[in-house]
Amino acid sequence: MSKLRVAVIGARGRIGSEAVKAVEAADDMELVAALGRGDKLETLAESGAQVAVELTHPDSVMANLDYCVGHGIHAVVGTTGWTDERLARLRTSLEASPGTGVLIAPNFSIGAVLTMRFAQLAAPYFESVEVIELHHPNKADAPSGTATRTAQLIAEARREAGSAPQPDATSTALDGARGADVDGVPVHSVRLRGLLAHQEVLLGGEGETLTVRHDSLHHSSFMPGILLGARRVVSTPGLTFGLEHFLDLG
Ligand SMILES: NC(=O)C1=CN([C@@H]2O[C@H](COP(=O)(O)OP(=O)(O)OC[C@H]3O[C@@H](n4cnc5c(N)ncnc54)[C@H](OP(=O)(O)O)[C@@H]3O)[C@@H](O)[C@H]2O)C=CC1
Ligand SMILES: O=C(O)C1=N[C@H](C(=O)O)C[C@H](O)C1
Repeated sequence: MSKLRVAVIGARGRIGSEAVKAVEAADDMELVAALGRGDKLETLAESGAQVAVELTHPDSVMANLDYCVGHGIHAVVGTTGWTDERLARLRTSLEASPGTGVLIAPNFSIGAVLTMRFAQLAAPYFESVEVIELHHPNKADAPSGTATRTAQLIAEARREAGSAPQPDATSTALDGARGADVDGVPVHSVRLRGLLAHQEVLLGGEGETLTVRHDSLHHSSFMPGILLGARRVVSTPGLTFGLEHFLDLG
């Protein structure tokens, strides 16, 4: 059976360099291109890449995806910074390339995907929910893509359940003291040397709290998700948002 031809964009970065090793080690894949900043996107088409794994920066990802989708190259995207406007633009370009698939995964680690699922499940049963994400200080964005998505899923679950707005009687606060408001859910971002990628979802009700915590201790935690994404995206045209759609979570 022929191997899946995979390229990595952002190949010299923290997660990109790990992805290069993971693709090289996968029996069913061939690494056909590894692009860093300044390398020509034309290399992707010339290399015959079927899938590009995009792990760069929120400022770079749209141009890279425009090229991939425009050339019918499927994409597995870990880069953060997704807004409704960006997603709409991507959907429009996918309409012009109907056979092409793009997976955007706010987080490729199974534990983080499950954290989001557990938070979504628990959120309607508690009065209060807040998210704390903790990352290394070289991270480009805050809040993290995972925390943003977690908060959105929590908010959606609470809306569907008809939950009341969260109680918060704060009448004076320093700017930022209550975190960022993502869809009504406070999200707090910590940047600390020594950390990699961590998240806690704190849920509180009368007389009890529940904490769901996930820790990525090494970039290897993201690799099974990236490889699964590359295998599945080639037969999944259009936009898929979230690795959970490629997992059988029941
Ligand atoms: N979804 C997930 O599970 C995960 C997502 N991420 C996300 O992935 C992204 C990258 O994170 P991380 O690896 O830590 O960041 P790094 O800064 O370590 O790596 C990004 C790399 O991409 C390069 N780059 C930037 N623009 C381009 C471009 N146009 N073409 C080619 N290469 C480019 C950078 O080059 P230069 O250094 O010269 O700028 C750098 O080498 C972030 O958005 C992060 O949040 C990270 C981990 C897991
Ligand atoms: O920049 C990182 O490191 C990570 N970025 C993603 C995010 O913003 O959620 C995924 C993970 O948290 C690691």
